[in-house]
Amino acid sequence: MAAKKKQKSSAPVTSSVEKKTSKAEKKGSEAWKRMKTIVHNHVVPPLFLVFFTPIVQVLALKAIPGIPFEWDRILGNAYSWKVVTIFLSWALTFLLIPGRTFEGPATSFGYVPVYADNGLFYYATTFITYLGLHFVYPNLSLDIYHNMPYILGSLNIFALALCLILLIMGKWRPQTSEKMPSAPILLEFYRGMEIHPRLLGVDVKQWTNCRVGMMAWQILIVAFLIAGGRHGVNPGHLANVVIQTFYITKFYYWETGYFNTLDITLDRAGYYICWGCLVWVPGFYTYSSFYLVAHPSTLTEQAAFFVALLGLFIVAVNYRIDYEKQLFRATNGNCRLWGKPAKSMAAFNQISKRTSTLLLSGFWGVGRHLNYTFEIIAAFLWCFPGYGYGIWSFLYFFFLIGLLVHRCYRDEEKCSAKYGHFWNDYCKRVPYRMIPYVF
Ligand SMILES: NC(=O)C1=CN([C@@H]2O[C@H](COP(=O)(O)OP(=O)(O)OC[C@H]3O[C@@H](n4cnc5c(N)ncnc54)[C@H](OP(=O)(O)O)[C@@H]3O)[C@@H](O)[C@H]2O)C=CC1
Ligand SMILES: CC(C)CCC[C@@H](C)[C@H]1CC[C@H]2C3=CC=C4C[C@@H](O)CC[C@]4(C)[C@H]3CC[C@]12C
Repeated sequence: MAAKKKQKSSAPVTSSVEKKTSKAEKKGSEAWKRMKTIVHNHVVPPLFLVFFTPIVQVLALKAIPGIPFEWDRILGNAYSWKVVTIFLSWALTFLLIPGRTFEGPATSFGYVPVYADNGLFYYATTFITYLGLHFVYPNLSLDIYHNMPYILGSLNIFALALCLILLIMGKWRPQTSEKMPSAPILLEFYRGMEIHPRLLGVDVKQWTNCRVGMMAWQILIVAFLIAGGRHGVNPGHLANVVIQTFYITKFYYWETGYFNTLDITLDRAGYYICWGCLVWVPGFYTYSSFYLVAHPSTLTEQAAFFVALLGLFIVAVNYRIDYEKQLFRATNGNCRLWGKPAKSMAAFNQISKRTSTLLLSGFWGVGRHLNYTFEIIAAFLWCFPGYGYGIWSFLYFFFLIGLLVHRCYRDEEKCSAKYGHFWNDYCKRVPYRMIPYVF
């Protein structure tokens, strides 16, 4: 009886403690949320603007030893402005050529973006034209290499001006009917205003991401290989460029698939994406190849061959993972993966109010983001020829780990909001993100 009384009397005490804890927890989590918002809205944008904007030029100083600081690095020079203007116009022209178009996924406010569907044609024509130009300007690649800091200066000014135009357009002349809540101005500049703005008759993100950033990546690494190979091709440098070239060719082959990704469907056209693709990709993504010009790889021919072969295989696996999901979606789940009919689960999309499906077979049954894992391994392999010179040629690899782990969480946040408890069920069935049994 006494025990019963004790039990009875202790029960309400426990629940009031619980209530107090949950209130305190709620308060704590609200404070945490508020702090996250402050950091996201007021700290991240200025930090990124101040830190990332000059970093590519500072790194260029490190890679080409002995060059002093000049104002041209910030303002560009006559050569860099000529190169940048010609390249931006070339990329724009290919988006304006009449031809096949591709409709991207509709936004939540019903806008259907339309893209030029000539990625591989643009890629091949640009690549061949660049190589052909060497017959007329034999020093072209060497000149590009030596002018790289100024080219980055010009790209930087152009990109910042474009982001400003996008901010003004988005604020005062939005092209779509999307309601955009107002935010601190630096945040608006940093994350952008509109998802699918158009300028000069083209989709801005297709121009900056697919046509300028990715092609600059390809042309620049080839230019650096040629610039570094004046006295014979270095096998390690060749391996570095061969893997990246395969990766970029794959991107153009898959370009229309890219229009379904976070960058295009969720991210707005602002500093993060547009400046990122106009400056960060040409300056930082190409850095391992740039660095190898003045710091030749010490890899033997056999080692370089092995690294190249492994790199090509890993890029192929990364593509295979993206392809499995694309095939699954294109066939409405009626496909075979790894020799068996694909397994899937229904997931109700709370935003479009339609039932969608999530793949449970092949790589997507082993981990939720194995494509990122193989992307990181591929990056490690193409950075590897710079082994022996410290951290410098591995900078992209370390950056990519941060970018993709953060992106993994961002993507899961998006999926959780989209599929609700169906996403939680999927996570229970496929419990690991990037490394089975570890993460
Ligand atoms: N080098 C670089 O800087 C970067 C490279 N990449 C590469 O780009 C490529 C694309 O990556 P990313 O854009 O991040 O997107 P992902 O290809 O990883 O796609 C994620 C989306 O796929 C859908 N999805 C998730 N799980 C399933 C499932 N089980 N079945 C079916 N659909 C599913 C969800 O979208 P939905 O709403 O359709 O359900 C989810 O939002 C990858 O190869 C990646 O490695 C990516 C980022 C940076
Ligand atoms: C502000 C900057 C420091 C950060 C800029 C980030 C962007 C440049 C990159 C963010 C996501 C990146 C990409 C996503 C997916 C891609 C598909 C892949 O097949 C090729 C690469 C890429 C287009 C890649 C390009 C850089 C980003 C847009």
